[in-house]
Amino acid sequence: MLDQRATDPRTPGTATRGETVPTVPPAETAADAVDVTALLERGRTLATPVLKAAVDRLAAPMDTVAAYHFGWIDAKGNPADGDGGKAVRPALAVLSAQAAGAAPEVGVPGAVAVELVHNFSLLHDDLMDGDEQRRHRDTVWKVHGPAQAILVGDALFALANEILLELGTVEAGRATRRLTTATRALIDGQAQDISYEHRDRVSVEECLEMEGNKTGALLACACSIGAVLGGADDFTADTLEKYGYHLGLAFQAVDDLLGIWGDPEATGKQTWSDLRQRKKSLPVVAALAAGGPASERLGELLAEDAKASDFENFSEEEFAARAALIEEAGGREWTAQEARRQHTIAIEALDAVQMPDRVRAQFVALADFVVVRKR
Ligand SMILES: CC(C)=CCC/C(C)=C/CC/C(C)=C/COP(=O)(O)OP(=O)(O)O
Repeated sequence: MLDQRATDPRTPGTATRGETVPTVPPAETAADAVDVTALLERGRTLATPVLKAAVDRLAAPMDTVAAYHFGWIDAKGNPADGDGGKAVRPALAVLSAQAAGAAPEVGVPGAVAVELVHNFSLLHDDLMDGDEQRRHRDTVWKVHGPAQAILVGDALFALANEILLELGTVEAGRATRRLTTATRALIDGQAQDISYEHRDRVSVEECLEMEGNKTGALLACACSIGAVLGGADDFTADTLEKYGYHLGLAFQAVDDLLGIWGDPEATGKQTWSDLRQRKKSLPVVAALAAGGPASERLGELLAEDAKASDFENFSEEEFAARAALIEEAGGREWTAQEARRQHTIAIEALDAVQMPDRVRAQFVALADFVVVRKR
């Protein structure tokens, strides 16, 4: 059995078979009074008008394609109130501006810029992975074709930089620098993720580095650029960036659990989405590293799968059998523990920054949400 507990301080897990995501440690639920739904809604409400104005700048048909992706219209072009995502990154950006002593509105350009980069990456990711469902509807490449998915993704990336640079301030320059660095990390992470699909073995350390790049970097950036726009010095921005990075690792660990055991009704994606992609996500690499009969059988099966010409036609039962082996080898429980461990590191990072108790409680509440979420 893979035993990282000898080298890290995480507490033994309490997740039981059948539990999708980890429970939050009681010591970290001091934010009970915070309404996370309202916090996420605030980020979305502040960011959406600016996001819509940015999308309106795109030439046709990219403006329409982007509006479909964000859920503002349906595939036929009729107005819609679709799932535009959880808006975790905008919530972090406006809260980070507050942590720096500014009004939440000051963080809005950062919130929008990060959300644009996030959505650029989703458009390209769905195309690369051949995913047909996101946010409970057909993906952009499926509805509008691969060329539009590539172009609109590229355009959103350009818009993100435009939105910040148009502010014309020193802070905006610092924020843009942080955004481009995070975007490069995101791209590195995606390259690592894709290359790992073709490898038999990936270490847990490699997987964590990849997930830190593809997910940690952008959540970290949401925090740091919100803080920078709010007037924070580099120490404060870097500290909030550390919170966001570990929050991102917790977020991705939960995403990996949902990618195998998530309920498609809640996630809005296909069943077994990560297994269908041969993803070396945390539950898989932890299970392969664990040793023992289930781990060895899983290794053999995945090696056979890598050569199978009919993999795309595998039945639900075949994916379920792989998921069961991952769980039996301990990969599910290990990943749930890792999410809790990263959640704790994120919250501890907040101690280095002076901020109003209420703002700190909101950061804690967002971290709690990240590890218990079902979508
Ligand atoms: C360059 C490139 C193609 C990079 C791709 C990187 C990539 C797809 C990383 C995954 C990040 C992630 C957890 C997305 C879901 O976020 P979420 O659950 O917050 O999504 P939501 O906005 O739909 O809620």
